[in-house]
Amino acid sequence: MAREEFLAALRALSSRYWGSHPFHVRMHAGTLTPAELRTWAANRWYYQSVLPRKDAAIISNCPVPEVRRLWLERIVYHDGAGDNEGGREDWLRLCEALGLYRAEVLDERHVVPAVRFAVDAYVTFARTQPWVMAVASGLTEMFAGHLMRRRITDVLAHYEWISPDDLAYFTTRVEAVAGEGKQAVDLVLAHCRTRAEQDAAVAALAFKCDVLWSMLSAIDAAGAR
Ligand SMILES: O=C(O)c1cc(C(=O)O)c2c(n1)C(=O)C(=O)c1cc(C(=O)O)[nH]c1-2
Repeated sequence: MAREEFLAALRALSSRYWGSHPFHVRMHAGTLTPAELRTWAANRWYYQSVLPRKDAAIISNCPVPEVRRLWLERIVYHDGAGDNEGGREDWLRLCEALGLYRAEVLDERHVVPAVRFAVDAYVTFARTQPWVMAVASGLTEMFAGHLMRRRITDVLAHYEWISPDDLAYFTTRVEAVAGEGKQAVDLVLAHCRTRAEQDAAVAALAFKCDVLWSMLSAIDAAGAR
């Protein structure tokens, strides 16, 4: 495929992205209960907590020094440069603002089996596939910026007990995600040259859309816990 056609095939997967999942639709409409929001935050914690291990798997499979150097920043972003910093910490603060104790998030007691299964599948994918396919699977980040901006606006509009400070994870993340998405798409376009590689990259992104969708379906089914 020519560059534009390949890019269009990747972007076309936005229709499979979790932005349109019924649980997100309800979140944006303001109809989730506080308990449902806690279920969401405690389960998504599992995703947040494994992202650095997924990124470390990409680094471990990648022979290109420049890519490894770039990718390292993602690990530091989530884990922070020191204790009590980084995306991981911001997510825990969101959990606390929603009424969860840090300990009950960290011990994963609220994580439902299908969320664990879906998230673990993402890490296994990054460990076992060529590094560029794992990068392609992360291209859901291309679609995330728009959704996060909407989420910040709609959550603050509908849930008056949630403050802008509580959403620091998203307000900080929304800045980073556009740059990361661009970086990742450039790598995929540069390193997937054959039709077979391009098709595999599109399939990798479809797989990741399914990971996210499955997570949210499991969270939706878990309801208020
Ligand atoms: O809030 C969201 O809707 C959303 C979506 C995604 C995504 O689409 O993968 C990520 C994030 N957030 C996010 O915060 C994040 O750090 C992140 C990392 C990755 C990835 O696959 O490496 N996706 C996402």
